[in-house]
Amino acid sequence: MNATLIDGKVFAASIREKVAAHVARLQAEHGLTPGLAVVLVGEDPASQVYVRNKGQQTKEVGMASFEHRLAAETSEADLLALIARLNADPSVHGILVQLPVPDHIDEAKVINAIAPEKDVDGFHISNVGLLATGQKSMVPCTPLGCLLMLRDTLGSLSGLNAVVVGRSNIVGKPMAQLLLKESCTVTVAHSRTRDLAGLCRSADILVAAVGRPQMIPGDWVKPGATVIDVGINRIPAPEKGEGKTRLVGDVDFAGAAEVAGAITPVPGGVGPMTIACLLANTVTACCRANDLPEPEGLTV
Ligand SMILES: NC(=O)C1=CN([C@@H]2O[C@H](COP(=O)(O)OP(=O)(O)OC[C@H]3O[C@@H](n4cnc5c(N)ncnc54)[C@H](OP(=O)(O)O)[C@@H]3O)[C@@H](O)[C@H]2O)C=CC1
Ligand SMILES: Nc1nc(=O)c2c([nH]1)NC[C@@H]1CN(c3ccc(C(=O)N[C@@H](CCC(=O)O)C(=O)O)cc3)C=[N+]21
Repeated sequence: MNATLIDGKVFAASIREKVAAHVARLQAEHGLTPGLAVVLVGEDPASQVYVRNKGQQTKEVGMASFEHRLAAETSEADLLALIARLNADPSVHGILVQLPVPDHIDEAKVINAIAPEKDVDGFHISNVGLLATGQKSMVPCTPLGCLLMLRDTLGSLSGLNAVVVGRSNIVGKPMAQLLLKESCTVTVAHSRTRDLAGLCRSADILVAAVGRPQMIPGDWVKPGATVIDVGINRIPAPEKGEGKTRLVGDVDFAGAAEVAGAITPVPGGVGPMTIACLLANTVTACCRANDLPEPEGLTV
């Protein structure tokens, strides 16, 4: 392996330390405890793991964690009523509804029912519009985590060619907005893109957010490029025993690490940063709600 490993676990721990310090100060000086409400509808096992990790880490940094686990058959009206209660609750500074929600619930309606200042995912149309026009907003956690790692690795991103593979509202599109804001020349690729290989080979920064295990081989990576692998894919791992699985990204890590200048692993890359940025956004939301100075270096 030639590339530098971008260690998301270590970076995320340093963010959590800063968050914890700010939380302690809010508590000591203002008697405030930032609170995060996480809503999970249904019983998707992967989602349950994330919700558990989020709840645990929220408490570890001294914030209040409110978990709402609703049955898969919960009606849209009941979910909207819960969101209205959380919007009105002054002890809740951040609200996250785990996606996807079951098919009978309109996802856009649910996201846009969250008070924008409590929308720590940054998915509300107000936050999307604010980010797109370069105004202060809540920044989506996964792209924020990716950007913090890119800045740490590269310093200035100005003028670099960035290719984002994937155009989802939760990763690809906001990632492209953040890179554009950093003055990268940004191309967003998707399932209809022609010559994806050639396009990827032009990237100084390659962000993969597709959801296809190891689809980007090493020979699509420009020598020296910085590769950010957002993908979280569970694949069979018979070498670990019958029925066992392991996590891999959207990039063939071993191949890409021979060519890239720096690369994030899966697990231990973007995932831990996403949760750390969620905590950071919650503290930021609490500060904004109380007209207090925000922690420095934890948003863009
Ligand atoms: N680490 C973390 O914190 C997080 C990780 N993830 C992971 O990131 C990955 C992407 O998530 P998400 O953005 O929600 O996924 P979506 O399924 O919403 O979007 C996937 C995107 O990839 C594109 N795509 C699909 N197949 C191809 C292909 N063959 N070639 C090029 N592009 C393709 C799709 O194109 P089209 O639009 O044309 O269909 C789409 O834009 C998943 O593995 C997910 O688990 C997600 C969120 C957070
Ligand atoms: N409203 C909403 N906001 C989200 O941010 C959101 C969501 N819904 N739905 C699902 C995706 C996925 N996601 C991850 C977060 C952390 C890890 C993570 O911590 N991963 C660890 C490994 C965890 C494990 O071992 O299973 C790692 O990559 O090292 C992964 C994935 C957030 N998402």
